[in-house]
Amino acid sequence: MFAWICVVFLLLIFHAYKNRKYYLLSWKLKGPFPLPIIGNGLSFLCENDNLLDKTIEICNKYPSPLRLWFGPKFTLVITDVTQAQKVMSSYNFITKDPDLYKFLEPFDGKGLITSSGVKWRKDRRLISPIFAKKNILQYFPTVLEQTKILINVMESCVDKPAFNIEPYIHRCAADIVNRTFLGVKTEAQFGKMDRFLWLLHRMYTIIYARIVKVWLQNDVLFQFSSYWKEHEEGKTVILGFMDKVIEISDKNNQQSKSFQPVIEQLKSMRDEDAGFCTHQDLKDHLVTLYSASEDTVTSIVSFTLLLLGMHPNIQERVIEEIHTTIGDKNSNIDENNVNKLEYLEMVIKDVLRLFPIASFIVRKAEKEICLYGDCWIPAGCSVIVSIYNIHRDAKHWEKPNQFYPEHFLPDTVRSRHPYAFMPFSAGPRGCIGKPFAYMTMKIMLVTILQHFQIETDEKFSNLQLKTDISIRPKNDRFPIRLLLRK
Ligand code: HEM
Repeated sequence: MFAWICVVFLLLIFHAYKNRKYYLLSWKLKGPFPLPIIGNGLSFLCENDNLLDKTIEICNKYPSPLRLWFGPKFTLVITDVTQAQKVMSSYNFITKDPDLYKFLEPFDGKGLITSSGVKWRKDRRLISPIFAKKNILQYFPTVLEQTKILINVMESCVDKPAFNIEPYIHRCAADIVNRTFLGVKTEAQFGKMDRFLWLLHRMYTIIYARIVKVWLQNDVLFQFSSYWKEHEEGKTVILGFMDKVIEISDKNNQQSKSFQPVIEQLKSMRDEDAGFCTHQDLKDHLVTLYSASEDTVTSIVSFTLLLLGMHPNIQERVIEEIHTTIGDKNSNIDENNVNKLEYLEMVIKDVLRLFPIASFIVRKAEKEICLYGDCWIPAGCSVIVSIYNIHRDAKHWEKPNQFYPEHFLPDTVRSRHPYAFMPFSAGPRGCIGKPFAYMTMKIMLVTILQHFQIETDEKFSNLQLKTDISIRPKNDRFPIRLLLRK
């Protein structure tokens, strides 16, 4: 019996390997940590035009039947900024590679991140105004209110040994998103959503594991893996939560003019346009917006605090700016004074440069496209734009591997290629939540820094990174110490 089970298991592994779409390539891009690059059989790292020429030449030389079979499976890896601009800004490249993004679908459904084509165009056009700068200002007081709760919680950590700040920021971000996006008041900051947040975090790890580990791509083998149980529990708990939130919102049906959570705005569109946003659509959008927002904001705020602890002189400059522009902890940040914090914005941007949430982005060419000169990418070819490498390319950055907010001095920015910095992606499929992210990160950072001085024993040069959908420290820890700011 056991022997038969082993044979079936081996056959399944062989089947998965034979039908693999993506697997880990041995090629690693340059960087302080090995950035695994996924590829589907044939991938080409195009660090310079010569190599790219050669790739396209090979690609185009296939006799048509072979090219039909083989061509669409090519993946190009681009690290050149001009070529990246061509890809990111083109409407030919708005299709997400289904072989990769399908692993997100059991969780995110057909939300904005995973969908393509007509559905994506329509949904994006309708949802974009909700996240416009002017519209999200209504959430400012809620973000501030939740951040003040965070300050109270953090006070218990003052003068204590170093601790990991990330779970504190994560819980606060969850309460913010629950209130502003889903319209529900939660108490994640008092430990009431810890299992939910843990599962959410695990979902990213599991989805990334499926992208890079060939044996997990087969659905049957995946069910035998150690990830399966958590994956299913994650789906049940998180999607069940969204169902509940929609049910509560349908029951309440209360409309306030001054504060409209994202869910209510989506539902009002559903009423106006019967073709948009069924219950399933609404759930897909909510879970996509939820997972796209709280994890990203948490990661950047945590990295910023850690880096400020490592660089006390930069922290001093930020504090000086906050004191002269806003004042000490008794003075509140508001929509007007927050925009005057130019140095803080430079600091956040250099953190986003060093630790871009999406270290690479994968797109599929809908039609043949000319990359430059007479170099054509065939239709169906996948392209990986390596944002991480572009962000650390010495051609564009004075100190590519150091924390150096001066990279974002106005004159320096003007003289740099506009696509050398794209932490929010760029072009038609760029991040929809950029204004919300900046607003939330600034409110959190200013309020925390008004109250606490940050210290850490960690050294920037020892920081080791890993990717699991987003970039994180290898040990998943952001250890800092808090002192009351005098
Ligand atoms: C620091 C914070 C954030 C960073 C660095 C970030 C980064 C990104 C990046 C790189 C993409 C492109 C992903 C891809 O093409 O596969 C993206 C897309 C997206 N982001 Fe963000 N994001 C952040 C915060 C947010 C927030 C707060 C929201 C909530 C509204 C959000 C919603 C989205 C959505 C819906 C997309 C898909 C857009 C589309 O394809 O049409 N993001 N984000």
